Amino acid sequence: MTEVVLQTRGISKAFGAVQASTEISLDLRAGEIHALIGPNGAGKSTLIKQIAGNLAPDSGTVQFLGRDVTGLGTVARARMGLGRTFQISALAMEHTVLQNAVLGALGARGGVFRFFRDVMRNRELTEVAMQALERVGLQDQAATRTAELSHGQRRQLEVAVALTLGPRAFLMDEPMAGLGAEGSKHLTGLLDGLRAEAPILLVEHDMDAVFALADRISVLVYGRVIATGTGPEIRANAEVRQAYLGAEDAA
Ligand SMILES: Nc1ncnc2c1ncn2[C@@H]1O[C@H](COP(=O)(O)OP(=O)(O)OP(=O)(O)O)[C@@H](O)[C@H]1O
Repeated sequence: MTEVVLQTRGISKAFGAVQASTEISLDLRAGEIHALIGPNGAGKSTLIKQIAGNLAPDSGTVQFLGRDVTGLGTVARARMGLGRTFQISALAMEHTVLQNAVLGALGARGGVFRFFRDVMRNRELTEVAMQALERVGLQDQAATRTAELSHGQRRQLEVAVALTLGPRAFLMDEPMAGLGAEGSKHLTGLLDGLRAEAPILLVEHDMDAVFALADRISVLVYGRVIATGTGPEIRANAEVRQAYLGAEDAA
């Protein structure tokens, strides 16, 4: 049986009268990209936040690497190897590309440094950071100020920062947002190669990227998973077409 790396069981979350998650049970298996799609406001970000530990579910559990992590915060989950990229960039724009990657490596490992320059002199951290930059193809930009990167390069850097954890799983919230065709293609290739290293739970509105990449797709509508399956299964699903894809086709 395929190893389940990350799993939610019956997760529910309400904001006042809005039921943002209803009994959501899904799993992320070794080696896969599992995409989470659904209309605006369906509850995708809310689910990611509960898996990452930013938001506590009202009920249900999150299991990571066979352990119940529902009571753990984001830092503890990250240190276990839950890597994440964000919908809105969390990079330090005035720092260089390498400094951002080193800060990621430091965050993952902990360690006490009085001065930032001491962090940058730490051989282990800089090596981990450089390796991550090489993986995403940003090694030549290591000394560039992050603010000078293109939007697509910033997305690559976010993946590199997540890679410094040595992640066992990735959560990615709309990595393709704002990228042009060329940038999306490049990032699609990068994610395609990453899945063997750590499976990816991918929230994405770019349907071309989703159907090109995803081994499985779950469709969220009004806080409920209405279907999970392969790309062809999801395309053929009548309920999905009516609730979501049909509406996109018509648009
Ligand atoms: N902190 C909050 N307080 C109140 N309501 C919230 C909060 N966060 C989300 N919601 C509501 O929960 C529902 C799900 O929102 P969520 O952002 O998870 O959807 P989404 O699928 O990620 O949307 P999008 O595709 O637009 O990013 C929405 O109705 C939203 O207004």
